[in-house]
Amino acid sequence: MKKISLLGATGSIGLQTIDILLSHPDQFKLVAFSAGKNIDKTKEIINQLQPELVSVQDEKDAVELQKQYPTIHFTSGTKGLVDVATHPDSTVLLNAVLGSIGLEATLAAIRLGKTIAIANKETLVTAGHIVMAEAEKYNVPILPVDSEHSAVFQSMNGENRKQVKRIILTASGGSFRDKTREELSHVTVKDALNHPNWSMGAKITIDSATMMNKGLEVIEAHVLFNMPYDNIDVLLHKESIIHSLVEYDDTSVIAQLGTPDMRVPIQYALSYPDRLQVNNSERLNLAQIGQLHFKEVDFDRFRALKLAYQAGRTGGTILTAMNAANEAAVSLFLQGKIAFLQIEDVIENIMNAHSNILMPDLETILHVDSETRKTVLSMVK
Ligand SMILES: NC(=O)C1=CN([C@@H]2O[C@H](COP(=O)(O)OP(=O)(O)OC[C@H]3O[C@@H](n4cnc5c(N)ncnc54)[C@H](OP(=O)(O)O)[C@@H]3O)[C@@H](O)[C@H]2O)C=CC1
Ligand SMILES: CC(=O)[C@@H](O)[C@H](O)COP(=O)(O)O
Ligand SMILES: [Mn+2]
Repeated sequence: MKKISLLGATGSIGLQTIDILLSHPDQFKLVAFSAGKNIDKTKEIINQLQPELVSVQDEKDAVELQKQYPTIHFTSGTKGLVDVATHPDSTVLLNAVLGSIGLEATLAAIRLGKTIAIANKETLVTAGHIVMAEAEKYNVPILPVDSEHSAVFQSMNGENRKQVKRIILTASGGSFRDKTREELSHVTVKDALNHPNWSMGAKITIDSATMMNKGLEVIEAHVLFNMPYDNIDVLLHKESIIHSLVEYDDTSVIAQLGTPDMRVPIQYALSYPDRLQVNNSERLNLAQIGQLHFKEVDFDRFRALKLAYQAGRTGGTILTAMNAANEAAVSLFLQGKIAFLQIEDVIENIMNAHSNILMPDLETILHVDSETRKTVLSMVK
């Protein structure tokens, strides 16, 4: 029985994780979880899985919940994320919280030797060098949940990683993949939230539409698999059936395929190295699909992806600045305060003005993160 701490339980990845835990009560036990502001879902999860510890974003919600559930321990805020991640009974942390707020909790869990299943890509983008160094020091596996990275990980199983020539990340192209840049100036939040293949949280759906999601994933792949940026490619593949590919020295290419269902990579990170049944997941029928499509990426059309490669190749605090600028800009777009194309403008302006520091420590990263968010807010006022 694996005992799980789960960050971001009320989100898209979080709820799919709950579904997995409910379908395999003999394999997994949820001991602690965090939620943000969705208290109805929080109560539902408590009733379904009876954890020992729950964290919510606001202290007042924790106080209220404590009165209703006296046998469960409630906590809140960023300290609450750390409390969940470090619960003494859990051996695995599944981090599915949104944004770089997940960083300190991840580091705390690593330092206690817990296995990390990571969906929270912003943590790896903002401080990948620290996370991976700590994981090595404490001999902790970092298992990818992101579909592309799970595909890469699966395509490397049993292979000699020194013989990997290239990682090829597939990209759907997002909600606006068939639009020109001119057409992008008129798009709405509602249009942007309409991803062609995946049902996901709002922020990642917007990231997918700007292709910053793929940019974050390029950096995530560099961090997780220690691969130079020149050996990480992005390939447009509109069906999201091939989740990513790995090319080897002998020209062989190994890929992982499947219908787009995030429960598959989430569960694999939890059950690894075993594979379990995924309830009601559609089996892949290539004959029925008939054709798969591939296209080269146009970096002028998808400017955010170009900026992410640039930040990745530079390294240092520019990664934190880029990520925080993106998080802040996407939030402003979702609130209707900036236009879609301004997301890229904000990121580019922040990157151009940034004084870079290489190999930053945690304190520097947290400082750059919060200062960047303030700067972005001041830019739109
Ligand atoms: N969705 C997907 O299919 C995929 C997602 N990912 C990555 O996984 C992560 C989660 O994505 P997704 O599930 O879509 O996101 P959602 O927005 O659906 O969920 C985010 C979760 O984080 C919680 N949360 C948000 N802000 C805070 C905060 N300040 N303090 C505490 N909790 C907070 C939310 O709580 P509440 O809702 O209660 O307010 C919710 O539980 C992201 O890093 C994303 O890039 C990666 C691959 C695929
Ligand atoms: C499901 C998942 O892993 C997302 O990150 C997905 O990859 C988004 O799709 P695109 O970024 O390719 O549009
Ligand atoms: Mn992905």
